[in-house]
Amino acid sequence: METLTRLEATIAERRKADPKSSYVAQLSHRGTPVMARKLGEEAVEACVAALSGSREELVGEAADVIFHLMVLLADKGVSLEEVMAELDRREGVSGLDEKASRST
Ligand SMILES: N=c1c2ncn([C@@H]3O[C@H](COP(=O)(O)OP(=O)(O)OP(=O)(O)O)[C@@H](O)[C@H]3O)c2ncn1[C@@H]1O[C@H](COP(=O)(O)O)[C@@H](O)[C@H]1O
Repeated sequence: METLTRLEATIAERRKADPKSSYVAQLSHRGTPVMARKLGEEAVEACVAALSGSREELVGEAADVIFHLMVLLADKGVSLEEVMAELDRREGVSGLDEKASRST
């Protein structure tokens, strides 16, 4: 968690940096659709790594997914705290109950 909190702060800071020197600023400059597309691509790469890659490749792709998700969340003004609160809320609900309540 400490790592993600630190990454969230770094992303918030780097969004304002010069796109020439910062990948986060570059993504921010390119806009939400590009960030969303990058996240989708990284998610697919993680799936491919899980199905046919090495453990090391999966770890790398998982890190890419988390990083690009956090860049997108920052862009949309959604904090890590909000996402964690949602996960905490679900802890109190059985997975099957949660699924049933969503499909009604
Ligand atoms: N965790 C990451 C991280 N993971 C991946 N990447 C970058 O994500 C990019 C993904 O590579 P791709 O090959 O998919 O993308 P590409 O083809 O180069 O570019 P696209 O045109 O597809 O966007 C690479 O340029 C990686 O360097 C990251 N860039 C930055 N961070 C973190 O963000 C912090 C701030 O980075 P800067 O904004 O660059 O200072 C860093 O200190 C890190 O903690």
